[in-house]
Parts: sequence; structure tokens; C-alpha cells
Amino acid sequence: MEKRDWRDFKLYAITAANYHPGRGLLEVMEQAILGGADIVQLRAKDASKEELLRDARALRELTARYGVPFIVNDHIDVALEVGADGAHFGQDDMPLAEARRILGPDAIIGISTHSLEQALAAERGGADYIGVGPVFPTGTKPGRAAVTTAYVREAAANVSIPWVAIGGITLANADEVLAAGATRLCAVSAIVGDARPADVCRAFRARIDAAERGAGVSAPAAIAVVVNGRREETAARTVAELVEALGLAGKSLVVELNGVIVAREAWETAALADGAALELVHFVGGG
Ligand SMILES: Cc1ncc(COP(=O)(O)OP(=O)(O)O)c(N)n1
Ligand SMILES: Cc1ncsc1CCOP(=O)(O)O
Ligand SMILES: [Mg+2]
Repeated sequence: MEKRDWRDFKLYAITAANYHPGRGLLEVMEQAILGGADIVQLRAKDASKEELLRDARALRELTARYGVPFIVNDHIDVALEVGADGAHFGQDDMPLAEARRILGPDAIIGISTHSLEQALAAERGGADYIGVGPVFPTGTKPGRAAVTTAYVREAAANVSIPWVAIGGITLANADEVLAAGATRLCAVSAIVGDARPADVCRAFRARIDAAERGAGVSAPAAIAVVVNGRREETAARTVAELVEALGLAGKSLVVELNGVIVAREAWETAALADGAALELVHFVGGG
């Protein structure tokens, strides 16, 4: 089988074990890959070196099995030790030139950028890809100012190396980021924090593919779902969008999707696929 060029990646999934208590890292990341994540990063800010090495070895094996590039965040020694495909660094991490010297010419080196100036500097310095973000405020990187879709537009117009939009991206705002010119999306909480990472990744990939075809942003195709036993055609792709479309936003509701209750905090990322079955129970306040 011909090996895919890693530059063709569309959906970048990053680990965050704190978002999936009770579910294993490998189980969650394998689901993400099965749903269409085509590059994976190990990011574990509070992990010990031993934990990092253990998880990096396991993810190296998993990603190799699926032919998906594996990147390690921050820790160049761990990337080297486990034979990762590359490493990712921020503006305050190891300088790009030093990382290149240590990892060699074939490693994939990613750099976070928060402005076009930083993007062009990373490009000149030999980065293989850059992160553009955080596009929106995000609890995954608290305190970091959002660059907004204004910087996504600038990147789309000016950056020649692969770049990926990151930060606060969910199924509810993915189309906005794609409409600003992104062709690759990265998400942490929206993927690994969802009970069904494969479904979320499939939904992200569908949005990315639709944007690439120049379709879907203004007039998404309808899917058929079953709501309380009744078939509904809808353009909604998340529980939140469906609740809004049914005029139930702000109401006291319990939502069950395919037999599983979806917590209100997860409505924005709970993806709807064609054929999904929902039960919506609306409580009317009493006196
Ligand atoms: C793909 C991607 N983009 C950006 C980042 C953030 O890196 P950094 O700014 O160094 O912040 P930390 O992730 O280290 O907290 C990333 N990891 N991946
Ligand atoms: C690591 C990182 N760098 C910029 S934003 C971000 C966090 C993205 O996480 P989420 O997708 O949960 O907002
Ligand atoms: Mg970093």
C-alpha cells in the first residue's frame, strides 16, 4: 500500500486524559483514529517522565498500526526515545533550530504561532507545520488570549507550509473556522472529551470535506434522525444545533442520544449522524 504523505492530514487529535476519566487513553485515541483523526499528538502537561514514556510507547505502537503520524508535545527526549515521527513546540519551548539539530531532517517539527509574524518566522526557520491559535478561548489552555478567525484568515492568505487551526474548536464552530480558510482542524476536548470520539471525528471530517468541496457551509445537507419516535429531516449536526432547530433552546430538557443520556455540557460536541435516535424529555415547571 502506498504511504500517505503526512502533509495531507486534515484532523489532528491531541490527548488529554483529564477529559476522559474512566476511559483509557488507547481506547479513546483508537476511536479518534477510526473516526478519521489522521495525526495524533501526546500532550500530557502534568505527567511524570515515566508516565510520558509509557503513554508515548503505547501511542507509538497504536499509531504505527494505523499508519498515522505520531507527535510528542514539548518533550524531545521522549519523542527520540520512542521513535515518534516528530515533536511540537511552543514559542517559549525549545528553539526550532535546536529541535531540528536533535531530531534530524526527517522529523516532523510543529510550532505554535499566535500571529502572522510568528508564522512567517517559523516557516523561514524550517518548521514543517504550524499551529494557528487558540482560535477561540479554551479551558484546555486557560488564560491564553484567542487569536480569533482574523488570524485564521491571515494564515490562509499568507502561510505556505501546512498549518492547522486549534483552540476551542467544536462541531458547533468548525464551519466558521473552515469558512475563514482553514483546511485542517485540531481539537482536544471536543474529541477526547466526547463519549463517542469516532462519531465526533467523522463529523469533523465531513465538515472539512464539505468545505474543501465548497459545499456545506451555508446549506448543509439534511440528515434524517428520529426524535421521540418521529422521523425528522435536519441540517443539525450536533445535539445543541438540533435543540436550537426544534425551538427548545433554554428549555429544561433531558436528551438521550442512541440510548445514552448526553450531559448538557456535551450538547455542543455530541455529533448527530444520519439515523441517530433521540429522546427529548421536556420538563414543564410546576407551581
Ligand atoms: C498542533 C498544536 N498546536 C499548538 C499547540 C500548543 O503548543 P504550546 O504553545 O507549546 O502549548 P502546550 O501545548 O505545550 O501547552 C500544540 N500542542 N499542538
Ligand atoms: C494546546 C493548545 N494550543 C493552543 S489552543 C490549545 C488547546 C486546544 O484544546 P481544545 O481543543 O480543547 O480547545
Ligand atoms: Mg509547548
